[in-house]
Amino acid sequence: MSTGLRDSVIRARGLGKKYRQRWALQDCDLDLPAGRVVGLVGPNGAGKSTLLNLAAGLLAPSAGSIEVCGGPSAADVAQLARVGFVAQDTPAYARLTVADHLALGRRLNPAWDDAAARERVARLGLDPKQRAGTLSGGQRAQLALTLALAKRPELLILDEPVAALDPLARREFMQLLMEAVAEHELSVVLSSHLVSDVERACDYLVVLVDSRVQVAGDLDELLATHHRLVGARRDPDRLPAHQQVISARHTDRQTTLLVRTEEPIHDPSWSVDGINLEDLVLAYMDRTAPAVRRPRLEVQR
Ligand SMILES: Nc1ncnc2c1ncn2[C@@H]1O[C@H](COP(=O)(O)OP(=O)(O)OP(=O)(O)O)[C@@H](O)[C@H]1O
Repeated sequence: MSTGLRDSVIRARGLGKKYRQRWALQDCDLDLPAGRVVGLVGPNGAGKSTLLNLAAGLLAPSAGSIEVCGGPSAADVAQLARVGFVAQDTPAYARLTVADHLALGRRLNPAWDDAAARERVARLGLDPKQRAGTLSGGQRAQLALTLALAKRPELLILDEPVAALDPLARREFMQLLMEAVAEHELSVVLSSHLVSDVERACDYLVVLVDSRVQVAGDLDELLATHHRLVGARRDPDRLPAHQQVISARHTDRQTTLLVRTEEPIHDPSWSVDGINLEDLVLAYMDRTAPAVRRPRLEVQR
């Protein structure tokens, strides 16, 4: 079945993962739409890798369930073939050459697109005879993406794929990804600390903080329904019921709120502004942050 016919590429219900006594992910309900590029954003330790590893079938849930491309993750070989996964540190077999990795991919994957893989390796300027262990971090990330794409997956999961890359390598990686998305019917979920990557590549956002999904939705819709209100100091509890306060800051005289609402804001005592992606993500991180903890989200341009 093509991704175009599916509503959700990832469907989680009450999903949770516990390591010893500590929940790394809890009460996660998600319906990630097919055919989109989903950005999963959150601070260190939020549970992003845990969620992506559950989706890739590398971890088993401690609670709830997760379905990927219409079936339980990693249920069988066919299901594994539907998902391409690039793990956080883009692991490769150090002693195998680039060409060996392609040969392995060919042998293991029924829908392997060898011509595309070889063409990409040539375009990236990778030497097929070079051992993966001697590639730079950026080259290894590109090789991992090439291998994942050559599987012709329905869903590509990328766990902080560009975290270790310099800005140029990061741009090249994201470009290759966006070309692949434009070329093939492909759903992508990528995690990142970098708002700029999400801004450039993603059209759907999930913010995960302290093991819980804080907000998930179409990026444009989220930006259109969140507003910054600035006005004379007042109690946020007195706002109309349809205005959900996401974050609030007060000085002696002034109150600044970030609110979510589908409805127009008529109160003339507020000055109302739109927000950008960075404001949105920081507001949801701020909501859960103890006063002493600063959000650790990188904003690189
Ligand atoms: N194998 C493990 N054993 C015990 N605790 C773990 C294990 N893996 C992850 N954790 C814990 O689970 C929580 C979530 O970790 P996870 O790696 O999913 O976060 P993350 O959002 O991907 O973080 P980062 O951005 O730093 O990669 C953290 O508190 C982490 O210490």
